[in-house]
Amino acid sequence: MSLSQDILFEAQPYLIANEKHPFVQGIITGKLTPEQLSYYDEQDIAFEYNEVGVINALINYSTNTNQALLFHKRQDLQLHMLHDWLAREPESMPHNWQTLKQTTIQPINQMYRQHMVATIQTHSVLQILPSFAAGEWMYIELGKWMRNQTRVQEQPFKDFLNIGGGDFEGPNGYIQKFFDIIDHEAESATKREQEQAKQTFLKSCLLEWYFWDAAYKQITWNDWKDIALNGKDNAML
Ligand SMILES: Cc1ncc(CO)c(N)n1
Repeated sequence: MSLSQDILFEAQPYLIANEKHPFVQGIITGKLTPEQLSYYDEQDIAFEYNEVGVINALINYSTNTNQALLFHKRQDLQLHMLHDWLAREPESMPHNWQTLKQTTIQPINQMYRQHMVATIQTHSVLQILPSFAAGEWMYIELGKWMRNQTRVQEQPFKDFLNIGGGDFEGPNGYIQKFFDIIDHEAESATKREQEQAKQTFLKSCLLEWYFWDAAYKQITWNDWKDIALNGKDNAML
C-alpha cells in the first residue's frame, strides 16, 4: 500500500465526522445564521492567506522543477482565489488586504495555522505538503458528497463547498498530483518520517472539524477569556 492510500484509509472517519458536523449540515439545509457565516468568512479568508506562506515553502523546498512549477501554479490559483474573495460581499463585510492582515485570528484558526506553518521548519515537502493537502482533500470530498445531497439552492449556501472541480479533482487535478508527490517523497523517507507525514495529515483533518465547530459556535478569544477569568460556563467549548 502506498503512503497516500494508507493516509486516505485512515482519514475516512474524519471525512464522515466532517460531513456530520452541524455547520456542514447547515450548508445543506441553509440554516446557518449571518453571524455564523460571517465568522467563517472572516476566519477562512485569513486561513487561506496563511496558506500562501505554506505554499511558498513548498515551492522553496521542492525536490525537482516539476514540483516547483506545480506549487507555483497552485500559488497563482490561491492568490486569484483571494483576489476574487476580497472583491465579493463588499457591503455586508468589507474585505481588503489591509483588513485581512489585521483580522483577529481566533483560537482554532490559530491552532490550525500554526500546525501548518510548524511543518515549514522541516524543509521537507513530505512533511509540509500533508498539512496543506488535507484541507484541500477534505473540501474536495465534502464537495463531491454535497452533490449527492438535496441542498438549498440559495446563495451563499448554493456555492459553498462547490469548489472548482476542474482544477482540483480527477487524475490531473491538484489533489491527485499532491498525493503522487507524497508517495514519491515517501520512497526515500524513513518509516518514522512517513508516519509523521500521515499524522500531520490526520491532524489537519481533525482541525477541519474544529474549524467548522468554531464557526458554528463563533468561538473567540473573548470566550476563552470569559471562561478563564470570569468562570463562565465552558460547555460551549
Ligand atoms: C479551513 C479550511 N480548510 C480548507 C480549505 C480549502 O481550501 C479552506 N478554505 N478552509
